Amino acid sequence: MSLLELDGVKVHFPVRKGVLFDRTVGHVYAVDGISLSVEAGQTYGLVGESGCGKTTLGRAVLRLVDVTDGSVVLDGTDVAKLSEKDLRSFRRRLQMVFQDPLGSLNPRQNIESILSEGMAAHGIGANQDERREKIKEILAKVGLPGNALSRYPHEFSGGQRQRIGIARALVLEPDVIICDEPVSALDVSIQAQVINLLEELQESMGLTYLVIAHDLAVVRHISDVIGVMYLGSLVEEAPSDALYAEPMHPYTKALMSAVPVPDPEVEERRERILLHGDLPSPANPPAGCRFHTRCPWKQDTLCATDRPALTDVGNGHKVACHFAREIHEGTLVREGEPAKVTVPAQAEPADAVALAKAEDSAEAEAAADVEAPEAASTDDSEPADSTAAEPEAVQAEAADSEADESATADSEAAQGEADTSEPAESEAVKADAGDDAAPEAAGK
Ligand SMILES: Nc1ncnc2c1ncn2[C@@H]1O[C@H](COP(=O)(O)OP(=O)(O)OP(=O)(O)O)[C@@H](O)[C@H]1O
Repeated sequence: MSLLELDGVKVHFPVRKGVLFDRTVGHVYAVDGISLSVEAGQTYGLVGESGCGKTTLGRAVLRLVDVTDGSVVLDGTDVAKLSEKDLRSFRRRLQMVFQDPLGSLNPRQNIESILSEGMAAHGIGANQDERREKIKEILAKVGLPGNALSRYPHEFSGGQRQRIGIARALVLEPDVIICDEPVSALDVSIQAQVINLLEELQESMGLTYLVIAHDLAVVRHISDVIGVMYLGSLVEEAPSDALYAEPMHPYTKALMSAVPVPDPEVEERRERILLHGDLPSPANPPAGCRFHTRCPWKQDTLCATDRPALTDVGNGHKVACHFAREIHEGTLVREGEPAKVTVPAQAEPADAVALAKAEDSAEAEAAADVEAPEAASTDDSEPADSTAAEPEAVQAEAADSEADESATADSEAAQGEADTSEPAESEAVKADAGDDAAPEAAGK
C-alpha cells in the first residue's frame, strides 16, 4: 500500500446567489475525480495550468477544504473521517510548503518563535532548549546559519525565506510534505537551489513529497512520477522519464512542445502544437473529454460525448484519451498537420504532370508505356493523390501561420512558462556544485 492514496477525490464549491434566500445555483468543479498514489520516499509531481485545481487538491489532502467525494488515505487512515480533535494531531504528519514564503511567515515573529510554535503545539521537545537544539539542527540542514534564530523574516532573501518555510515543515517530522509551487515566487537563479535542496533533504531524511507546479521543468528534475492535470482531473500520469520521452495525451504533447530546446538545430526543427482558446470555466466544464474543445486531434465520435477514463497503456503510463494509441502511432492526423503521403515525392508530381498532359494527346500511351511504365500501371488514385498533396501542404502551411498569429496568446502563455522554466533546469545542474544561501545569510 502507498503512503498517500487519493481515490476519486472531488472538491465542488457551491456557487450561491440571492440576498435574502441564499440558494446554490451551480458548482465550481475545481477537482473532479482524482485518484493517485504517492510512494514513501518518492516525489509525485502534479502539473497543470493555472486554475486547473492543483492547489485545491493539495488543500483537500490537508483537509483545509472539505472533500465532496472520494477519500484521502495517509498510511491507512482516511483523513476525511478524522474528528476535529484527531485531525489536529494528525496534521503534523502532513505539512505544506507554500508558494509565497514571505506571506506565509509572520513578520512579527523571529525564526525561533515561528519554528518552535508548531513544535510546542504538537508536543515535540520537552522544553524550549530542546526545541532550540532541534531547530538549529534543521536550519543547518536547509543551509541557514544558527544565528538565523533571532532574526525576522524580512531580513532574509526570497530563497532563504523558502528555506525557513521548508524548515518549519521539517521540524514537525512529517510523513508527507506538500510543496505548492515551491519555487514559482523565486528568481530563476534561486529556483534551482531550492529544488536541489528539496532533493538533498529527501535523500538524507527519506522524505515523501507531493510537488505542485505549473511548470513542467520544475517537476521534471525532482519527480519520480508526474501527473498532468487539466480542468479538475488527471489526463496523463507516468514515471517522469517515460512522460518526457513519450508524452501521449494531446494536452501533455502541447505543453511539452512549448518547452524550448537548448540545441539550436533541434530548436529549429521543433514542432509546436498550438492550443486554441482559453481554459474553459470549471463551473461549466465541457461534456465528454474536458480537453476536446482545445484538442487538435479532436474526432467526431466519442470526444464530445464520452469522458475518457485514465487507462494504463503499459508500464504504469496512464492516459485519459479515446485516441491515445492512434495519436501515438501517428495514424491520426492533427488539425492543421499536412496529410501523410507515402509515395516518393520527387517522382510523383512529374508523373502526374505527364499524365495530365497526356490526356489530350496521342502521346499519352507512349509516355505511360515508355517513360513511366510503373506510374501508368498504378491505379488512378495515385496521381490524384499526388496532385492534391501539394496544395494541401501549402494550405496547411498557410493555416499554420494563421494559427501562429491567432493563437499567440496561447503560445505566449505556454512559452512564458517555458522561458522561466528552462534556465531553472540548467541551473539545477549548476547549483549542485554549491549553494549560496548560507553565505548570504551569514552576510546579513
Ligand atoms: N473557495 C472557492 N470557492 C469557489 N471557487 C474556488 C474556490 N477555491 C478555488 N476555486 C476555483 O477553483 C478552480 C481551481 O482553483 P485552484 O486554485 O485550485 O487552481 P490552481 O490550478 O491551483 O491555479 P493557480 O496555480 O492559479 O493557483 C479555480 O477556478 C478557482 O477559481
